[in-house]
Amino acid sequence: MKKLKLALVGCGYLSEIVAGALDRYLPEYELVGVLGRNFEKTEAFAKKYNCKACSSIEELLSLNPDYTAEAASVESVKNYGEKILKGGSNFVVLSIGAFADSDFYEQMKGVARENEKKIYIASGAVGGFDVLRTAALMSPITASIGSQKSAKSLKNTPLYEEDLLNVKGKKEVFSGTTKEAIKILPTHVNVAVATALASAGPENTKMNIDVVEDFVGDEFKIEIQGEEVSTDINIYSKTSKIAGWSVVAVLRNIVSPVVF
Ligand SMILES: NC(=O)C1=CN([C@@H]2O[C@H](COP(=O)(O)OP(=O)(O)OC[C@H]3O[C@@H](n4cnc5c(N)ncnc54)[C@H](O)[C@@H]3O)[C@@H](O)[C@H]2O)C=CC1
Ligand SMILES: O=C([O-])CC(=O)C(=O)O
Repeated sequence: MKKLKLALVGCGYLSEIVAGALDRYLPEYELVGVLGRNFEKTEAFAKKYNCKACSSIEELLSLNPDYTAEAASVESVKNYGEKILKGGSNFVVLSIGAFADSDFYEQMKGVARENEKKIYIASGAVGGFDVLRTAALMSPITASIGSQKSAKSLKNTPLYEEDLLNVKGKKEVFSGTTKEAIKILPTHVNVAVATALASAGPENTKMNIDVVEDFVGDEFKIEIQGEEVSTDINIYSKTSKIAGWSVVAVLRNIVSPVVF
């Protein structure tokens, strides 16, 4: 059987999960190459998973991947997205925050169509996009996503203040739209933009973030209200591993006789 060629953008925590799941869960794929920001780390990753270490998107695309899975950054999606689709590869995306920019999102959809390629939005650390998309078809909906985090997880972000380490109970640290949230936290709220794209859109989907005392992991609460359908979805995850596994699930769906 001829295998599908898979390339990875990013050689960090989440890409390790995807590469590590290949033998057991994705036998239909062959990992051909990886692109990271730091070439030494990229080489170590490539050696471990027996693929080519690439130092540019052009070099990665010269391997003719059928699928390119990104677990890198919003910036990488913006910089490489169009090249990946034009280079003949489908694109599985985790840094979905890039699509909060509606001009970029429309542009990418157009390029995918012209090149007969697909962009797959991984469910990441949340889910339920099926019911959100269905409800949004049936009537106008309102949508929101709430996030509970530890103070520590916000370190090195503009929302962090030393005092948050002493919060009793919980404290709201952000309230706004998902589009505003991803500008401030490009590596923390990609899930919120994905939720918004599947429901009321990044400018109309509200987000709030609470810091919670002694909290470990992430909890998201997605709520929508339509004329006939309302949902309330809670997803707790102890670590962000779920996001890497959601890419594995997308890649499995692509080759499965049954599609969820
Ligand atoms: N949708 C979701 O649920 C989630 C999405 N994410 C996204 O996935 C990304 C990766 O997460 P982790 O693996 O935990 O991060 P990590 O920091 O462990 O790895 C990131 C990797 O991407 C590479 N990278 C970043 N920008 C790049 C660029 N422009 N070109 C080439 N390589 C680049 C880095 O060199 C590194 O190898 C996050 O930055 C975030 O945007 C993360 C968690 C959940
Ligand atoms: O907190 C999480 O695991 C979700 C996340 O990083 C993101 O959406 O970018």
